[in-house]
Amino acid sequence: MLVIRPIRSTDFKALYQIAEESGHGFTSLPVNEDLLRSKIARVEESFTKQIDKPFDEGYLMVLEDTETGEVVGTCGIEAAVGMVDAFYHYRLGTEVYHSEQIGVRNEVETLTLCHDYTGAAELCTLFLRGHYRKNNNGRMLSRSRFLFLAQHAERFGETVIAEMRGESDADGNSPFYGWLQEHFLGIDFVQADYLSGLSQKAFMAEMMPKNAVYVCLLPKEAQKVIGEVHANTRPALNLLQAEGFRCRGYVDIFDGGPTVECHLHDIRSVRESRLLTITIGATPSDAESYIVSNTQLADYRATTANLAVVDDCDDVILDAQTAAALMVADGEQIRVLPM
Ligand SMILES: CC(C)(COP(=O)(O)OP(=O)(O)OC[C@H]1O[C@@H](n2cnc3c(N)ncnc32)[C@H](O)[C@@H]1OP(=O)(O)O)[C@@H](O)C(=O)NCCC(=O)NCCSC(=O)CCC(=O)O
Ligand SMILES: NC(=[NH2+])NCCC[C@H](N)C(=O)O
Repeated sequence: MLVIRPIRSTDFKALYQIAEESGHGFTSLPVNEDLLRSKIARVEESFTKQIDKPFDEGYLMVLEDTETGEVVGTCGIEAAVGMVDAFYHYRLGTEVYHSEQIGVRNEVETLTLCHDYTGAAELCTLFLRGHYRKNNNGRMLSRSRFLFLAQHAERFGETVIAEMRGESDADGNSPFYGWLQEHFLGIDFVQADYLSGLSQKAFMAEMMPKNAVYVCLLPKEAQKVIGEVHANTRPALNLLQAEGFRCRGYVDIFDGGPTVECHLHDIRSVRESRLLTITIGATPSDAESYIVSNTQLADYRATTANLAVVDDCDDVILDAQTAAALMVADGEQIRVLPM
């Protein structure tokens, strides 16, 4: 059975391996032992913390194959970004130049550095190991987070964003980044992205261009990838677009990848998820596939189950094996979402 649960310190090795496998531009998992260990410690603290409002908590979960004990994927939600450091974006804007005198009108696009998403919750760190990319596993991993958001909404910023990995090649060359490296930052994309992942962002404030940048003056290869995602990230983007996430003109400052956003309570799966009270028993023959979770925080669990959910009825039958995996007893509630 595949079960999603909060990450713990014993998962370090698996997380390190996933950091290596996920490659360049997967900013939130830099291949750095100290950073990954402190990330896990921060998550363990977040899952048990009493909070008044979201601050800097991180909720990183792993997908475990309970037959082998192997960790085969990750998914994360940050409570509120940019609260302890600065959270940068480029905002795409338009300037219009018009002269009746000479009969010319031009619209030019600009990129302006901003911190507009400060305080937003962030979906991040979605990764599934290659041989598990089948049977809707990626879908369940990504969407399970909406059950958690629905259940614990008060722990998250009201706007939910996701930074989608932009284009770069296997050697870590980003077509967008070239002009920044040449004229401003000096260091290469892999290093800039790595420092960003370590939250060592002082160099950004010091070295990023201080004025807006005219898109038409950038190299053609950089212009072409603004708002484009890495090929491996297309499934992740597709899943979020189906939930109502849209790009509103914000892109990554290094690789030009799009950031998508949606109001927490407008996310389709947040709206469609339901709380049901369980009776443990045999699965009815007319059951359909659902993503299911318990309502816990530190003991959060999510998986898939076959359920016969009836529209006006708040009760449902859950098989004993799934109930055990979710750590729920007869008469307790689960949150469900059609697969
Ligand atoms: C993202 C996942 C976990 C998704 O798993 P799978 O690849 O198995 O997903 P899938 O079920 O095959 O596809 C999910 C949906 O995308 C569609 N799909 C598949 N390939 C597509 C393509 N090339 N273009 C457009 N859509 C595509 C499928 O039809 C399906 O839609 P239907 O369900 O409608 O049929 C995986 O691809 C992965 O680990 N990728 C590498 C890591 C990565 O780049 N992660 C995202 C980084 S960005 C990030 O982490 C922030 C975003 C976030 O956290 O959510
Ligand atoms: N444009 C980017 N490289 N953004 C970061 C993308 C990766 C992903 N959001 C993560 O959690 O790491």
